[in-house]
Amino acid sequence: MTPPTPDTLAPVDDLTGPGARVDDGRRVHGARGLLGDANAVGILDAADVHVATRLVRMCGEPVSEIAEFAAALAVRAVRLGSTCLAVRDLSDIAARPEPDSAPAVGGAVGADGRAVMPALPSADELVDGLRASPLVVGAAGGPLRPLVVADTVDGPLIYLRKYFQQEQVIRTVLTERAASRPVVSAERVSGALDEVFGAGAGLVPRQRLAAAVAASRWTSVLTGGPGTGKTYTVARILAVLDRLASARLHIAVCAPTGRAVAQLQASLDGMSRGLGPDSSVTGDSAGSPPVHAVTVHGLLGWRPGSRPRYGRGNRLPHDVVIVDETSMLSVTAMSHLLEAVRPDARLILVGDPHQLASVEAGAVLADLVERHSSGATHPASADHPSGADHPSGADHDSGTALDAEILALVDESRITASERPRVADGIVELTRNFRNRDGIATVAAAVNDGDGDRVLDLIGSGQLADITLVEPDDPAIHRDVLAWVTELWSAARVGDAPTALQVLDSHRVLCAHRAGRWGVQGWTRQIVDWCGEIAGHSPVTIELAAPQPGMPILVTANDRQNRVFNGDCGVVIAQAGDPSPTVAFRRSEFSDPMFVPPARLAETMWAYAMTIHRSQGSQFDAVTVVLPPPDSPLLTRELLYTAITRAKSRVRIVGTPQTLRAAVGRRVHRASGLRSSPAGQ
Ligand SMILES: Nc1ncnc2c1ncn2[C@@H]1O[C@H](COP(=O)(O)OP(=O)(O)OP(=O)(O)O)[C@@H](O)[C@H]1O
Repeated sequence: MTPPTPDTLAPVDDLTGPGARVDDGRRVHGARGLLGDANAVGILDAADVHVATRLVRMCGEPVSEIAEFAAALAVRAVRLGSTCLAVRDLSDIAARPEPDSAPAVGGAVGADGRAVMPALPSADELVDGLRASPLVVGAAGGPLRPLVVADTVDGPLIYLRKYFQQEQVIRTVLTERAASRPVVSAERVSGALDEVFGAGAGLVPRQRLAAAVAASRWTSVLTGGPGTGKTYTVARILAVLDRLASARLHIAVCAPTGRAVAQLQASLDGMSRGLGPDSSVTGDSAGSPPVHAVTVHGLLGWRPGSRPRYGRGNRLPHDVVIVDETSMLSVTAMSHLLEAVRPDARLILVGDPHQLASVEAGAVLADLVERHSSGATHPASADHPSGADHPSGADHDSGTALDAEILALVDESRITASERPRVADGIVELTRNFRNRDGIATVAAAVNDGDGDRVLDLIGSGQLADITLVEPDDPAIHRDVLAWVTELWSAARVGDAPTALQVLDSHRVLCAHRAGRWGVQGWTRQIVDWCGEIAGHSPVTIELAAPQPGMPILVTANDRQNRVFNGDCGVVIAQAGDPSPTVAFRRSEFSDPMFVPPARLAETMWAYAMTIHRSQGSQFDAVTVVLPPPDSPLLTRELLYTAITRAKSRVRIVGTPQTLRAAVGRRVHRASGLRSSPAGQ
């Protein structure tokens, strides 16, 4: 079950609203009562109905219609990326069925032949009906209790038990880990920070603060947008921890996807060789110990369909576990990871909570960061931002001295009063951008703040040369795309892979949807047509026929053998003295090109345009972002933020002010209990 993504949605051209399409397999023939009616209007999908019906059948006892409906809503919530149904959202569900819902196939039908919205139970009826049901209290015939109602300060949450338990694990382990602190000498931490960052707060005090916080706590979180120095800081945190350790540290560095692992490894290797652009600034590399990045699944010994090898009874041996791209980690993966990390190992979660989240249920990083936005759930005060009022488990004096160092850094880093409770919980956000132009970072911040007026002012006023809003037929798109294809083709034709790869990353068309006129397919067709205007250019067809030099290639599935991963882009390159071309890839700006014969690449497509979802983890000099129509369910703040932050120097948004405002105003809504405290606490 996955939330809507470009691959699971109907083509955007088809999104003409409820009741517009014929039966598409989402309707369950013969589903009766509330389930059937809710299915007919598109509130419930076929999968929601089938799973709920099965749960009821397995219960072996009669279940009320309302309780069965609640079960289906809990299944639906997970399908859409939440871990639970927040009962207070019930009215929204009735107001907004899924937009690509099909017309009536069963259910009540109105005079116009369309399904009629059923009278839904009230929130109280739903919760009361479920609480009394065998689905929650269990049946006489067996211990199965597949649903949970949890009371929180934000109202009742209805869970499938598995997700409730996983959230409980996350909550419990994080609380246990926060109850004690590593024993460290404040003097040695200061010395190590000076050695690694130089004396004083340095160019970016928040990076030093993040390292001090990571040294002083078992769990810390490092957040920031692309190019804010997260990887740079991770390398330095490792160098600091290495200096504090009495023996060689056992370090694990992991990320949720194969591609994120490969990118992280390339960045860390580049930085440790001092090849990063920063080497001239710092004068040396971080001096961090060498590490080998792996996937979270690989680290946990977790194969599809089985339990992870490492867990509560068999902990990971590592002293330090670093997780990159944590925003892509599902609630299931996070709970397994937390159970496996030794209580006395440092865990450092790194990522950008504003980006699109995992395709599976949960947005744990955003939950952890945002639950402290109000500062309401944590007892730490602004005067004790390192959480010094927690039982430390360490010698108190060193804890206090380290707190003093952290407090000084908090001041120097201009940590705001509202951010302080987060720092107290080990969360540090990096804000200085080393890669994107200022205009892009300013608009990205306004998007994250949900400030549609400011976004439109900034873009519409023309004061930012690096970000513009244009119509789809703006001639500049045609001009820039053709210039890009021509340059790509010229370099690839003469076998100049480094130049071709540089050109490849200089521009990209990014779309929300895969199919349809506004999607990758429509734009690819358009660009392929335009290619015919380039004199002497080999003809290009939309079908992936024989690859010609200059064609950009997108890998669409992980391929460990060839060391390419879903989302990697390469370019077809001519080879001197060989009639067959090859495909060049480059992992990072610091690494050498890697070549793979096209015949060995099984799952690929043209990369003239790609989805914003797939572009996560990549950056280009310039991007053209094609916004979908305002009623597309993919049009959200997170999508817009992810798209515009893919660009280092220039963003062109194809859309209207209305669409842009709609995107800024709509957040991906993922209900989760991790943001809410249990009722009565
Ligand atoms: N304090 C610093 N001094 C000099 N250069 C820095 C500093 N911090 C970061 N950089 C440089 O900024 C660039 C971006 O840093 P880095 O790759 O660590 O960012 P990131 O947040 O991990 O980005 P992404 O999320 O895209 O991977 C790199 O070239 C890095 O070397």
